[in-house]
Amino acid sequence: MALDIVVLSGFLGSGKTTLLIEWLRNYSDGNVGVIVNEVGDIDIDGETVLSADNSNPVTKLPSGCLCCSLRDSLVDTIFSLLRTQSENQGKTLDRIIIETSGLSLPGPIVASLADRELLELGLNIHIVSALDCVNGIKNAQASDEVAAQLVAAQRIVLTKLDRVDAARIGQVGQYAAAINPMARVISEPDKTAAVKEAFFGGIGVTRQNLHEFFFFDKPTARNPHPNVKVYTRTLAAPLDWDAVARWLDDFGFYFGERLLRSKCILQLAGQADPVVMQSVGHVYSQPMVLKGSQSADSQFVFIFRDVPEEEFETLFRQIDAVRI
Ligand SMILES: Nc1nc2c(ncn2[C@@H]2O[C@H](COP(=O)(O)OP(=O)(O)OP(=O)(O)O)[C@@H](O)[C@H]2O)c(=O)[nH]1
Repeated sequence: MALDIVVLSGFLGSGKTTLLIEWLRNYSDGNVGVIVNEVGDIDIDGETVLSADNSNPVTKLPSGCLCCSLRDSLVDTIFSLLRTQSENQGKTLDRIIIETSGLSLPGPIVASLADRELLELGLNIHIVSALDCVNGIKNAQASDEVAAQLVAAQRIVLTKLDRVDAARIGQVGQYAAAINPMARVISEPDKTAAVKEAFFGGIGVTRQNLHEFFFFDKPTARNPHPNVKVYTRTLAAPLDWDAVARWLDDFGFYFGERLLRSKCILQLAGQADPVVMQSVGHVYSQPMVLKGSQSADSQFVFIFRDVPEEEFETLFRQIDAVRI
């Protein structure tokens, strides 16, 4: 049985706890573990979630940031939640939601989930980011952490829609699509419907959701962030698998933490179906064969922080060596 892990991110006060409580109240049945992390010493969020919902086990992580000091504690906490639940109630958790502190970077958190024992359980990782319609753009412009949270997300949920007008909601939605063209932007005033879409949507890629996977809606806001840039490329020639896997490793290693997110559909020599590789930060997930895809070209989307296009282009061009 696979374990779904939802990493719920978003800036301080963006509405993460509100979304989490809404989801727990409507869609959980004692089968969800919740991990709450705050940077400061006072864990208001953990207390709020506990008081709103007592049917699911909630664990409050000690003070500190999940992406910096608490990475080992996270894996221990997940195992301890899984053990406690099955010992006490005989139920198995099928989903764990991690509410990160407003300043955590998703990349290192996902990297710390790449624990051998944990991976053996079969993980589905979902990254959901809350974007507040009142202050969200300002916060993302000012903070690289917030921008990284949006870039890593598969789902960006707009919050506080009731506090702004329709034009503003449209503007924030366009901003989200521009900073992360791969995410689905959920702009839904009904919170119950919004969390259903945000927390249940899987990240598996199929022929049917290929468009969503490469969500190339034409962004209307150009250069949405001063330091974050989205680069896309298409290649016609087939690639050699061993060589392209090495190239991706080197590419990720070179850019390190400046690589925030990537998705690649690779057309390989001698293979009818393309292979999908994706990373949050520079940690790549397992390759996945995309059955029945119509696409004939390899496609690449990379989102970086502080990488000028010339530098990206120089490194990307090294892929020429792995074309057949
Ligand atoms: N009007 C309105 N207020 C909201 C909405 N979502 C959240 N809030 C309010 O915004 C404040 C912050 O919401 P939280 O859900 O605690 O935000 P958070 O992201 O968990 O906050 P931190 O844990 O501090 O990072 C609270 O007062 C919420 O009641 C919304 O959709 N509309």
